[in-house]
Amino acid sequence: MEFQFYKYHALGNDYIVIDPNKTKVNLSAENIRLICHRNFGVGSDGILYGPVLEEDHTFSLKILNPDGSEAEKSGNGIRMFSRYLVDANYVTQKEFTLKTLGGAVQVELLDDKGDQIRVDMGTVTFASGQIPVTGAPREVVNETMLIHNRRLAVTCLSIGNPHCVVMADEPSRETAVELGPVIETHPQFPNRINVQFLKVIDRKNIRIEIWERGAGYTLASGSSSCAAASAAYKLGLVDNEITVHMPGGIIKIDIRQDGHVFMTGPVTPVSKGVFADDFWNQIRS
Ligand SMILES: N[C@@H](CCC[C@H](N)C(=O)O)C(=O)O
Repeated sequence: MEFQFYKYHALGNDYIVIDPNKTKVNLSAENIRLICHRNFGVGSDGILYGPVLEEDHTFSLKILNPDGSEAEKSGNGIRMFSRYLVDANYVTQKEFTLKTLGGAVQVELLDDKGDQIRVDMGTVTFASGQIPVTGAPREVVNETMLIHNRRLAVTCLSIGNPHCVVMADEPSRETAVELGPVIETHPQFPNRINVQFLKVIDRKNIRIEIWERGAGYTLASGSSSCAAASAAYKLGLVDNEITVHMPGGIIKIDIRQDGHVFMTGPVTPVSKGVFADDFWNQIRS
């Protein structure tokens, strides 16, 4: 019996797809951490587990962070998983619905293979109770947080998963690695939070550095792109069509009049593999 996996990346944000219809595995937190480990495992920014066929004939997926936690949504993950559905012949149509813990999303393939994919990621909320952020019920827009003796201007929101967008004069990997984990685990955020350091370049372009909840520093993030663009839009700093520049490349965001956030970006297949028997024996069933 072979235990297969597939690997994809989206702008350097890499995921392993494990298909339960081909490979049965107990994805305990310990097993997830081992599979995603960059030295002791295959190595990735997370696992996409699916597809599971729902009663209404749509597919669902589970999004797992490399620390073993489950994420409600992942923009890049949704695009990579959509590409897997095409590659594995689960879908033949160009538009379909995918279900995640953070809500259903509409996927549109912009070419035959799914090299470029547009996703209606749904709407955002800045309401503290829904992100969640502690304290009085309010919209968490342009608040001040004191972190490492620095006064940070932050805007928080949920697009299914939670985000804290920090205004930065010059976003850098160093800042993300220094402040990201402190903000991710700050007591204000009971479910922890994804963090973006944002610089507005002009009304159509922004630049971000990312610290992901449960994953750490990543080269790109789809939901972070939606979050940073939505925060900048809410603050009146950008128009509704925004290009998000990240170390791994660019994602285009389009905020429609009805509030839906559309994300367009690439997917690259990397490999199809088989877990070695010795490795598989370490995976606890
Ligand atoms: N890389 C993702 C985000 C993955 C989930 C995140 N770590 C969380 O815990 O919410 C993306 O492209 O959106």
